[in-house]
Amino acid sequence: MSVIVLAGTIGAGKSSLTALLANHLGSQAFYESVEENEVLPLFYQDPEQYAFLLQIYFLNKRFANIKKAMQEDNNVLDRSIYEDSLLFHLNADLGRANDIEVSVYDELLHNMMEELPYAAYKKHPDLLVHIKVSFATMLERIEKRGRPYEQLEFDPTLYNYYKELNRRYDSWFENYHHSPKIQIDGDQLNFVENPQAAYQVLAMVDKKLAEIREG
Ligand SMILES: Nc1ncnc2c1ncn2[C@@H]1O[C@H](COP(=O)(O)OP(=O)(O)OP(=O)(O)O)[C@@H](O)[C@H]1O
Ligand SMILES: Nc1nc(=O)c2ncn([C@H]3C[C@H](O)[C@@H](CO)O3)c2[nH]1
Repeated sequence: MSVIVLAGTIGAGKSSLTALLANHLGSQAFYESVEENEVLPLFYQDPEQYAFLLQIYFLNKRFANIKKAMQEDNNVLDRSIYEDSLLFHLNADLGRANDIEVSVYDELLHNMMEELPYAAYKKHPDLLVHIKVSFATMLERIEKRGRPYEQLEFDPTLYNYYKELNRRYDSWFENYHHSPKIQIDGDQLNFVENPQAAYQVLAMVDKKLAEIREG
């Protein structure tokens, strides 16, 4: 039973590649809760007030998605549970969560990770696919997608938030060792509009999955 997770900063292309990959593998895509997420706009309006609540919201939804995704082979998850912690710790470092909230979150996450139902013998995904994008591309994509509360006009301090998040993703990916991993160059490969680039990305994932299956 294999589960594939997508990773990457805001606007990297995770949802787009999740759809492409699930379609290619004939499996189901599991997306992050965004449209129906009532906490997300509140967080962008007032991060100090809502960082902790948003984190609990995402953790709960992520766990529910993982449980569902595990029921069939090759399902694809849009963002890993590990990145939630990366985002929360960035927010905590910016003073948007206090020490008690951080330790409650870290302990809850640890506790939930122990219960992850990937399989009786396996607590991690089979493959993590990281889409790396430059800061300039990240800003372009966020603008292109156009969620109002994510725009720099909505809050100019988002510029530094996005810059630091993108920077932290590099070392996060280097230090990620829970499963096999590959990196896709999201600046160069326009897998959304260019079928050749999409073919290239899917071939990379197929090759890695074949390697994993051969052991
Ligand atoms: N490789 C790519 N080339 C060109 N455009 C892309 C690429 N990947 C994504 N996009 C575009 O960038 C925007 C953001 O993509 P997407 O919603 O898939 O990102 P995401 O990583 O899921 O973001 P978030 O974490 O914020 O939900 C969309 O408008 C999408 O069409
Ligand atoms: N603070 C915070 N913690 C998370 O765990 C988290 N996961 C996603 N997001 C935000 C990023 C995009 O705006 C939007 C879609 O990815 O939701 C998060 N924000």
